[in-house]
Amino acid sequence: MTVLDTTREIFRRDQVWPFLAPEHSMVDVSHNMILYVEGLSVSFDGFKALNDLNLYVNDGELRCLIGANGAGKTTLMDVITGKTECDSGSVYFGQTINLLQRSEPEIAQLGIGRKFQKPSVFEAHTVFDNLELSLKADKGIWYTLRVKLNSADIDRIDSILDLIGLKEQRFMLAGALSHGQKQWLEIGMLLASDPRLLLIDEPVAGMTAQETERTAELLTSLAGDRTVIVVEHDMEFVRSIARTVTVLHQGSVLAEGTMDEVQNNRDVIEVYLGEESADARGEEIAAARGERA
Ligand SMILES: Nc1ncnc2c1ncn2[C@@H]1O[C@H](COP(=O)(O)OP(=O)(O)OP(=O)(O)O)[C@@H](O)[C@H]1O
Repeated sequence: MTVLDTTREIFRRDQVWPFLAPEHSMVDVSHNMILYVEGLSVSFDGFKALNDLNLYVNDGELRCLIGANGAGKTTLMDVITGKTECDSGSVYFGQTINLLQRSEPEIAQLGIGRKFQKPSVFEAHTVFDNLELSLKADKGIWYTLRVKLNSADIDRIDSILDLIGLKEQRFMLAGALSHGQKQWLEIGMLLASDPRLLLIDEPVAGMTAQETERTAELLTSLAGDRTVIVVEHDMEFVRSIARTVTVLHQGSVLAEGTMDEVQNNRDVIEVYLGEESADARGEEIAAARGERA
């Protein structure tokens, strides 16, 4: 290679120098696995919210996490994102990154984005501005304060608007969007930082049937390039998007497989029917008490 070729190679427009590459582009997924959770236990005042939990998620997968209230879904998300410390176990992002040694901001920086159930967009700003703020925030404080968007940034925002279906609403105030549109905007804001792994909590709660359908399409389209873990109670929605479903119960994995497999799983049936009949018994007791009162 001549000196000229070498110089050209170094200054190629699409060249990303290793020392400038974002850390999340370095996640080692050589075994096709992006998340390893092993033997994870978390307790609150002696109560085990997670109990020796094991979970493995493939790179590019769309995984649904289901389970009754209190099964441990949120606690698991909290440990993965560095919000809650565990008692024991290990959580690895790819082959090499030990998430338990990282702080919450570091984990976000590594490319793990989280969306909570309630949308939190900047209502007094336009849809475009919300995405611009997220894009700049990802690039750091100096970028936020000084830099105007370059054409690559504007293209990126346009492609996100396209993906989340809000192209026509780009100059609309976020506060004027419907509930579903706010949820999509927030997903778009997460996408601005180009995450490798997205954790999404109850995305369709409160959505219309049409919005739910659109959300299913959106999440399905996000998987592949990224890995998406969705926590959801709406079983119809889960059925419409999930290839693999993990069922949590009392802080452990009760079953895993396709929706049909978990619905026909004996342990799942026992637990759910058990809970349903306990609920029914509770209602009967309450009704009996009401009659006597
Ligand atoms: N900070 C905390 N202090 C004490 N107990 C907690 C705390 N966080 C969670 N728990 C308990 O841990 C258990 C698991 O809670 P978690 O929120 O992870 O369940 P979940 O599956 O997300 O439930 P839901 O579907 O209702 O959100 C529950 O019994 C909950 O009361």
